[in-house]
Amino acid sequence: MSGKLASEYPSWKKLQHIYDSEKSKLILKDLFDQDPDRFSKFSVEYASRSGPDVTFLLDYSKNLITQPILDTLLGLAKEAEVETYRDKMFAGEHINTSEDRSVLHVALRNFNDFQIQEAGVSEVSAVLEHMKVFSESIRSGEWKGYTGKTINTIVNIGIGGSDLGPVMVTEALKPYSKRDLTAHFVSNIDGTHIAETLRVCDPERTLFIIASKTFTTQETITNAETAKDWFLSTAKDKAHVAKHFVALSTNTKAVTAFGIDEKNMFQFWDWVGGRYSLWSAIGLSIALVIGYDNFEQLLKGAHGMDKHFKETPLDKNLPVLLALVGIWYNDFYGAQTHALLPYDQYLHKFADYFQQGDMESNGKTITKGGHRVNYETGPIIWGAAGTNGQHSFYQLVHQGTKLIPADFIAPASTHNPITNSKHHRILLSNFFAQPEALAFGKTEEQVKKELGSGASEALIKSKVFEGNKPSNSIMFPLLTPATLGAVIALYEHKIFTQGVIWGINSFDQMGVELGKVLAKNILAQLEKPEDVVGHDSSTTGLIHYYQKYRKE
Ligand SMILES: O=P(O)(O)OC[C@H]1O[C@H](O)[C@@H](O)[C@@H](O)[C@@H]1O
Repeated sequence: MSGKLASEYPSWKKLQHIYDSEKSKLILKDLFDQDPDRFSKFSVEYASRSGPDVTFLLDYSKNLITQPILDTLLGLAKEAEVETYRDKMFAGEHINTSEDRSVLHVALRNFNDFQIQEAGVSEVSAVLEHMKVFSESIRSGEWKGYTGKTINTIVNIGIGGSDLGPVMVTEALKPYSKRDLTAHFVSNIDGTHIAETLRVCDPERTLFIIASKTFTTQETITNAETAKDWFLSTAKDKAHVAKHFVALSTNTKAVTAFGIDEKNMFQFWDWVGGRYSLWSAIGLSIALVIGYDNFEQLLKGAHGMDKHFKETPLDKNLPVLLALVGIWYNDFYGAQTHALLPYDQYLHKFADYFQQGDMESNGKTITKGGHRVNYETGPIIWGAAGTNGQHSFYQLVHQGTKLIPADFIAPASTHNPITNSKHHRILLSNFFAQPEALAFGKTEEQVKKELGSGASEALIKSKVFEGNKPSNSIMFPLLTPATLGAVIALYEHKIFTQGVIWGINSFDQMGVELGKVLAKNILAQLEKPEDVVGHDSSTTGLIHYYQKYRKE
């Protein structure tokens, strides 16, 4: 984040040299054979030092690293001043330089532990109290809709960071949810999304949560207006809006202009990035679904990881270790993607969430100093819950031509131990088997032995697994709110660390803005073919086709 080019650091050059000269010797099978203690050397058990007890195991021994490689990667983190920039973040310095803002999602889950000086930080606890009182009144049935009925449905209308966090967390923590409160999340501007949602809502019993940091996002405001029109078509009187619409935003003026009472607005601040906002008022839908106390556990679990990140030496610092092995593949092995593979159905939105978290943060080409990087920055993040992925894309991960580093994530115990935990044991055998198979593969000799004599050369070759595919494994006792908080914060700080090393600003999102501007221009031209000007022939042709066939 210093804005320097990472490739200029001495450790970067050393890593390149190590990669060029030692790559052929970095064979996982040999590394494990040579060192019986490899697992204990390259795994860490995290235990929270504050707040609720959280523990998990990070096993990074199945990576293509040796101690000297890790030491050099740690040297890179030192040279890039990861510790200095981490401390700047926690101190509230304006490390988001292009927007001249501090980056303080850590202040949202701080509970007066670290001293953080920034306007708004002292208001965090009052907003949490507001969320607590409000969520409890909805959940207890004390809050009534305009006809005196209780609320049984919430609809969060938001997009990007104002959608993905609440969706992921409410799915992940479903075992803690109030089952008679149904939550919907509407994000897409495609009218289908809101139309299909409203179809199953009762205006007398539905609460709309309009979630938008800026309160200017076209998708969210359009969906919110549609929801308000739908509500008023039954409720008639605008005064009833106050019972059914609340806003989560930094923009009081736009919220009141929309018709939402200021006392039904939950505030946050410009130092909360959209993709880091689930800890803020944007988490109201989470508090409603799982209850405020569980929401607080989520925050406290994350704070425990903040403390770990802030206070642990780099060589034992989990987010830093994840960041460094990621850089090793991304920048030296040329891996284009990174897969997140949770073996937990409740985490089925985890990869979607971190697509924004990682790719919007580190999908940058220009350093903070304004130079074009001459190396790769953020990876493409993707993934799906196990074992579904095994029956779709794992073929390519095992035997394709691409190197795909992956994180396997699983709980030791399940919230649904049905059939004496038979399902869970099968799930976990897959969780253990896949990284093993990826790392150690299957040799030609093994295949020959299995097939017996007479098998063709081609068949034998097609069944060989080269192995040597790296992965991390993360395992925790049970997916609780506090554990989830810690795991999300682990990845947030991993992303931060990589951004610092690459010298980029992980906290702006200029690339998202272009689409917004272009779409607005075109929207104004859609009426008549003769209005369609200033485009290439392909774009013009596509718009003309739409104009020919549209039915309105
Ligand atoms: O909450 P808002 O302001 O509606 O923004 C929603 C989203 O918009 C853009 O896509 C980006 O800026 C995201 O980071 C943000 O999360």
